[in-house]
Parts: sequence; structure tokens; C-alpha cells
Amino acid sequence: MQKFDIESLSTELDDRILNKINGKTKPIGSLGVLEKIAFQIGKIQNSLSPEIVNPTVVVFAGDHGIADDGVSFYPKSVSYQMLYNYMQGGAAINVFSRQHGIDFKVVDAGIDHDFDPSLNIINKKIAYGTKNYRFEPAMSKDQCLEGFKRGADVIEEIHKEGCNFIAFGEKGIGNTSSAALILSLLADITLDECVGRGTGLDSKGVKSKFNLLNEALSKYDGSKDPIDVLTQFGGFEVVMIAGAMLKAAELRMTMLIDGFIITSALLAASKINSKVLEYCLFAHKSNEKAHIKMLNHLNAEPILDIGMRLGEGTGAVVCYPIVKSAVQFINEMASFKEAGVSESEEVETIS
Ligand SMILES: Cc1cc2ncn([C@H]3O[C@H](COP(=O)(O)O)[C@@H](O)[C@H]3O)c2cc1C
Ligand SMILES: O=C(O)c1cccnc1
Repeated sequence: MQKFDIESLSTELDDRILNKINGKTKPIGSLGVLEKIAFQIGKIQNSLSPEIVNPTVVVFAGDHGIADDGVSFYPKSVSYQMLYNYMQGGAAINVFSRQHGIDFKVVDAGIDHDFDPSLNIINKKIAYGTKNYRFEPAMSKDQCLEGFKRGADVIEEIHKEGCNFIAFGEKGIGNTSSAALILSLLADITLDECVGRGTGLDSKGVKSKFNLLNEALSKYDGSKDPIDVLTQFGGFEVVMIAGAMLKAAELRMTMLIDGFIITSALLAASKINSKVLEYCLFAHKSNEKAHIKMLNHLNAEPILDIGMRLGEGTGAVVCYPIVKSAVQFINEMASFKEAGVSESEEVETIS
């Protein structure tokens, strides 16, 4: 496994960042979560004037052998078909990233389809989908480690283009199953609490999904080592995202974390190096039922709770303007001093 050298955020500027936030022409604390976001991005960038440069969302896509067993409401073929949709600009993630001026990239981590090289898809394919983990591990350990490396390489390239702010998206029919198994093993939560509707299974569908995943789980040794868990139950997109996150933290990029699947990749990454969490903002609480348990395990407070459960990075991109407002206010709002407005302790009390 390559080493990821992640620095813990320094507390050196804490007082000065806080003073700057508190010195703005507003009651102390009145910008709520925006103040927390501005404080954290200031710490990540080691700056009193943080900036968002070339914000990018990168969608990693991979197919899942388990999808052949009907764990999703949709067929496996939707994965590659959606990549064509992305390239034509017609998916939700295209719409929202265009709306907010966010650069959009797609990586083929392991889709069961050959794409024409003229399409603007970054080819990091490890294999044509994972194996069905009901019968054998999803991937080999070498493939898993290679996935970490390729994900890290993608981020290194994006960082070279000047980007300092990244959101991750995913595409892969069946990947809420991987995420549920990762959550169950790495957070030690019983599997039935982790399995949810995904793309829209009814309660009978969820029960059958649980039975299949429970059968799969019973065939392995229950190892809680993150590489073992990903090798057994991961998706190529999940593994690459975990590697990308560790590299993004090493490069001191701010990450805006999406829903259930992206958070499962972060959960695995955090078991490799927990400092990765210091570089993350949590965009939203997904309607996939176990996402809140995952967030709680990571001690993470989501910014939004608006009933989304799509993935692709959409929750993160929809949350982006809020994060932008945080960066904007710390840079552009006048202080009490600049505006000649009296601060509370200077206000004469009426006797
Ligand atoms: C048209 C369509 C677009 C999507 N975009 C993201 N997902 C999301 O749903 C899938 C995960 O749910 P499950 O585990 O139930 O398959 C992933 O592909 C995820 O990206 C989509 C799903 C569909 C059907
Ligand atoms: O929260 C998510 O990321 C999610 C939930 C259901 C289906 N796809 C993604």
C-alpha cells in the first residue's frame, strides 16, 4: 500500500480565523454553519483568506458482480448507459455542476463496457466489473491496491490543474450493497441496520437484498481490516475514491462529501488514516436509511437534509453554493472597524 502523508490541521491560526469571523458586521455566531465552514476551510488552507480554485466533481464508475442477483431496482446495464448520459450532459450531476460552474470529470474505474477513447472518459479500468462476492471476493488484493493508486493518480492530475476543492461522485448499479457491507464491518453495526432501499426497492426487495448480502457476509472471515473489506466487498469505484480521498487530504484539498456510497469510501479511507476526515465537509444526509449511522460513526454533521438519495455527487454539488457563501463572507464582508459599526462591548449601555 502506498503511503499517504496527511498532515493534521494546525491550531496555529485558530484564534485569528475566529477573530476575523467574529469581527464581521453581524451578531456573533449568526451565520451558523457558514461560520464553521469558513473556519474549517481557513484551517485546511492555513489562511485567513481561503479561496476555492477550480472546484471539480469527479465521478468514478464501476460495475458490481452482485448486481446480477437483483440487489438493485435497476439492471446493471444502467451503469454504462448513464456514462453516455454524462458525456451528453443530461444527468442530474451535469445539470447541477453546470449551474454552479463546477468542472465535471468521469473516470471508468471498472465498468463492464468498452467506451470509445474519443469520449472524454478518463480510463482507469481495472476490470470489467467486480466478481460476485456471494461466490468469491469482489477483487484480488492487487486489484484493490492498484485501485487506491489509480484514484490517487487521478487526484494528482486534477490538483496539478490548480484545483483545491473537490467533490466525489459515483456510478455503479449495486453499490449501495457494497456500502452496506463496508458500514456493517467497519463500524460494527448489524447488517440489517445497514441495508436499505438503494434505487428504490420495496420492503420485500430490501429483505431479499439483506438475505443475499447476509449469505455473502457469512462466507468470509469477518476481517475488519479496510483492505480486506474492500477486497471482499468493494467496488472498483469505491476503492478508487478511497485512494483519491487520501491523496486529496495529502494535497490539502478541501473535500465536499456526498451521500451513502461516497461516505462508505471515506469510512474505509479513515480506517487507513483518520486524518483524512479533517479535510472533509459533509454535504448532506442521504435518504438511504443507514447514511445517518455512517455519519454518526464518523462524528460528521451534514450541512443539508433535503431528502436526496441519488448519488453521482449530486448532494455535494447542490450544497456547493452554501460552502461558496462561507468563503465569500469571510473574504468580502466588512468588519465592524471597516464599516464604522459599533461592536457589542463598545455599545453604550442605556442606564
Ligand atoms: C438512472 C439512475 C441514475 C443514477 N445515478 C446514480 N444512481 C445511484 O444508484 C445506484 C446505487 O443504488 P443500487 O445499489 O440500488 O443500485 C448507483 O449507480 C448510484 O450511483 C443511479 C441509479 C439509476 C437507476
Ligand atoms: O446516498 C447515496 O449516495 C445514494 C443512495 C441511493 C442510491 N444511490 C446513492
